[in-house]
Amino acid sequence: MADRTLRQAALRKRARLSQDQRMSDSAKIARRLMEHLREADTIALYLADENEVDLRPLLPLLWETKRIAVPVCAAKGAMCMSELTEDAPLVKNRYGIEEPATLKLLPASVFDVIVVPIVAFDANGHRLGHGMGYYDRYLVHTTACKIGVAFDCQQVAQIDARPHDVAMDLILTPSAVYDFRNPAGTR
Ligand SMILES: Nc1nc2c(c(=O)[nH]1)N(C=O)[C@@H](CNc1ccc(C(=O)N[C@@H](CCC(=O)O)C(=O)O)cc1)CN2
Ligand SMILES: Nc1ncnc2c1ncn2[C@@H]1O[C@H](COP(=O)(O)OP(=O)(O)OP(=O)(O)O)[C@@H](O)[C@H]1O
Repeated sequence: MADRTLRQAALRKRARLSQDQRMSDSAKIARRLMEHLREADTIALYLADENEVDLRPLLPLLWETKRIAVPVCAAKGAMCMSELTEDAPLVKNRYGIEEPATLKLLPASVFDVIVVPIVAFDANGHRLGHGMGYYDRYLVHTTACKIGVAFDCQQVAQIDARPHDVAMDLILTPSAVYDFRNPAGTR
């Protein structure tokens, strides 16, 4: 199926989740994610829009011991990561997503883990984002562990791999952990 069709179907399904479901599913994903952040010092998260997996409740805990950054959209398709500190003022970008108002850029090489928002994914670890290539362009510059997060309803049968796709190391959903670092696949 065409990427655009898969993307739109997944976005529609995600938008239909109730607020309660979204919160409890996000909390399940957050619990799974914490297991993979123990060794990490510097982590890229993202600030969820109203429909995405929302990992903000983790921030107070993470700030105690870790350095956190979130994406900032630059020119078309280009993205950088800016440190997010407690009480830092936020502004909305052109997509209505919050970003730190004052930039404290961190280079891609410092991240131990990058948590990647997903629009649609398949059991082989292929993912679709919003189709702008922000993450695909960014992830080529890092050796960080790349952890995609999604609700179960965002899984589709198959996404054809494109040459510029950067594979996820893990995809976490409320009900499953897909570990692509291990060739044996899922559990
Ligand atoms: N929370 C969050 N931050 C992020 C991303 C993300 O997916 N989620 N990004 C990941 O790349 C980058 C921003 N990219 C984005 C690109 C398009 C749209 C968007 O909503 N576009 C259309 C909807 C069309 C569509 O998605 O098909 C819109 O504005 O309505 C949002 C983010 C960087 N920051
Ligand atoms: N590394 C790259 N260098 C140059 N162009 C790229 C790169 N990665 C992706 N692109 C371009 O970006 C556009 C969107 O790519 P794609 O459909 O794979 O985005 P996506 O994976 O859905 O989104 P994202 O990566 O933002 O989550 C395509 O036109 C693609 O050619």
